[in-house]
Amino acid sequence: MAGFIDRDKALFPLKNISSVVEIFKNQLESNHEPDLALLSIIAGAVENSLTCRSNVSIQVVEPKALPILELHTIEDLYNKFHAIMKGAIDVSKSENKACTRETIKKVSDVVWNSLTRSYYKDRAHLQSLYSYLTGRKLDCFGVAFAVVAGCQALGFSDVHLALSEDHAWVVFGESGLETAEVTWHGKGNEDKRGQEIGKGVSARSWLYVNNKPVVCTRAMEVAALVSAINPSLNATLDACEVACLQQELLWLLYDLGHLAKYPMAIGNLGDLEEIAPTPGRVPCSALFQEAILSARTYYNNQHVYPYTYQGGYFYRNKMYKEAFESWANASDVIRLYNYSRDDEEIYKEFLEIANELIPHIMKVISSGFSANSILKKPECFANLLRFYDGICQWEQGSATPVLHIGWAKPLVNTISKFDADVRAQVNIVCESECGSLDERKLPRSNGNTSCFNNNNNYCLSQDHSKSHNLIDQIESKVTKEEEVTNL
Ligand SMILES: CC1(C)CN=C(N2CCN(c3ncnc4sc(CC(F)F)cc34)CC2)S1
Repeated sequence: MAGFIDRDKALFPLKNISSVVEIFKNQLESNHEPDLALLSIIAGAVENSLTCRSNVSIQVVEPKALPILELHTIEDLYNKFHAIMKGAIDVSKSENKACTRETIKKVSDVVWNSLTRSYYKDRAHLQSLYSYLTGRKLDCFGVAFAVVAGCQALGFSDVHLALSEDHAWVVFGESGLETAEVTWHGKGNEDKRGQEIGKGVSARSWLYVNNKPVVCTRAMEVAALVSAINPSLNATLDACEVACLQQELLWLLYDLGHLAKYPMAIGNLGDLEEIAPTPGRVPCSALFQEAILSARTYYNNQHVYPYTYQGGYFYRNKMYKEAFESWANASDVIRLYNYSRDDEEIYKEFLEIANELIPHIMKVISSGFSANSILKKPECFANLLRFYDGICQWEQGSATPVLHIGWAKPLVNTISKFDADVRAQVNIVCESECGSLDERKLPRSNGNTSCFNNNNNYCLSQDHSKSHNLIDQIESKVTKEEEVTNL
């Protein structure tokens, strides 16, 4: 590890965004691995100086200027982190050796036991080592990151961050195949720190992404800390300098190739580009597509968020037909999993799409009678069915139910907006007949998004008993209503 070298120290005091980007660039392009503790302290210090309470007054200063960051501020915190780690763990006998589970547990304990007794864990700005060293507070991701940074400071180059879409753990050992929990997850769950990753029922839960996590290199760990930068000043305002710094750092990492296997980081860059497009860069829509391609290429299409990044973009830009396709593709991913109590985050995501976003779309488009309305398009109806069908299949075989009556009303309301002649153009073909898809609950190898076989038949899921029944029920209910109205 290069550590805090003179070339970087010479850039202090940091007065603007470019000098912060310069330090990250030096660290990423040096022939040593980038120093996670140094970069996390710097990013956290910049974020803190621009977003925390004391700065709620919006100063108008020259563009991209930052409150001055002195060298001693960063150096003192950096030395404090090294002192904490080296004071607690003796590594004299493990020079150039792979780390052990026991040592990882010790590093996790050092971080864990030095945190403030009780604090609001979901608050913003608790992700960096700056927060840990000055406020003794970290969020769930921050603890995992601190353990990896601690192991790096102790000289272990085999300990790396592993990331699912809602959890973080570490991989280590000669093979890099050993895994260990190092932080907590969710509310009121006993932490499993020190244990191997999901051997039990949790193995099939979305939380562990069917053991297809993003396993980071040192540079991807830098991408994770940059992704975790939070520009929020409060619920409605962002500190634009922090958002601008995050965006420039993500482009730096993107150009160096370190986002290629990190779909969520590409998605984060897409969100920033949608708000403030960078001249000369690809459009945000291309980034959302790249994130999807990365998830299909490297993670066997087992990640949901790339499709909800894209669906959210289409929704915000009133591209509703495209949004239905993205959400149906997201649903095709979740159908492979068994819903478990640890999957609340993705449950909330699907609930918002089904019960807020889709009903809103139905409301705003049903007022218009234009011929090219999505209500006239069978592929929109088919994608909506695929969306609902995936959620039904997600529930099947799961210990915890997903659907409840609150889901049915918006669902029926949506389906019934499509006329019978449009619905009739979508043939619901059982997979076995159309012979396209494979075994129950196993990922589609080709990441094929469309569910139509050659004669535009819509293929429902393999184990479609429930969803077929549900959709049959809806169909029959809607038809009955039509019969009544046509009387
Ligand atoms: C389409 C969305 C709702 C928009 N933002 C989404 N995010 C998903 C989570 N985000 C992330 N972005 C980069 N890396 C990571 S690693 C991780 C799990 C945590 F426990 F470590 C989460 C996450 C960023 C924001 S999904």
